Amino acid sequence: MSDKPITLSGRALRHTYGKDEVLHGVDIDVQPGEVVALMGPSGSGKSTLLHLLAGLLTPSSGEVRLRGERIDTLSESARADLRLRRMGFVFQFGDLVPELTLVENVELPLRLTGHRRAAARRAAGDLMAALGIADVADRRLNEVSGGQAQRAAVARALVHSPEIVFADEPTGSLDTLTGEQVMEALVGAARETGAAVVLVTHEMSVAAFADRDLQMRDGQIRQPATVSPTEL
Ligand SMILES: Nc1ncnc2c1ncn2[C@@H]1O[C@H](COP(=O)(O)OP(=O)(O)OP(=O)(O)O)[C@@H](O)[C@H]1O
Repeated sequence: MSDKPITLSGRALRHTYGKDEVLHGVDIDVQPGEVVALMGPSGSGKSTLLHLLAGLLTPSSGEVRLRGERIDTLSESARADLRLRRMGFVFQFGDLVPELTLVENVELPLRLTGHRRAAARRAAGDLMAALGIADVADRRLNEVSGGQAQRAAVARALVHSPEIVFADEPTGSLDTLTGEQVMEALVGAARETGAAVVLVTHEMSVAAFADRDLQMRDGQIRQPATVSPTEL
């Protein structure tokens, strides 16, 4: 058994919007370097769970721990700082800053945490080369393809070697082949840096890149079906 602490854990997580409880006590553990896919029907609570685990939302009850430390009880500014330094994010439409070039977008997490321009530029350039987008590093969002933009979003999520990356439908805006290339980039770069990944997806071809998939339904994680010994 690994003696490394669990990267992320959620315990008995509940979440309520107004009067409606949409998560009804979810437990989840993510091991170091593990890639976990959250699947399930629309409205089952996948994005809400992802936002709770990333500290973007506060649970109504339950606990979220990053490497054993409670994060759901931290102040908003402490959680924002933790997201900047220890987490990475990839969303469906990348969320790149259109006024900046791709390489300026990718180096942003390093620049915002005080790294010098030259070192940040070098790290961003190396990662973009590994992801096959070095040739478009100086272009802006409106001058690149959706797949190139999304690979830049992957590079930005990993450039500061976070412990965990959260990806909400990271391939949702792409065709199947391009989506698979983006997933290869995401999982490959995460394996390289040792980051764990939690991703939300509707697509089996995307979930196939994960080490494990969890099926959500009606605000809960469905337990995997077990086969009783008499059925074997
Ligand atoms: N800001 C909000 N205010 C009120 N209700 C919300 C809000 N966000 C989500 N919900 C509701 O919470 C439930 C879970 O939504 P959530 O977005 O987590 O599901 P999901 O599984 O990610 O869905 P999808 O696959 O469609 O993105 C849904 O019933 C949704 O309508």
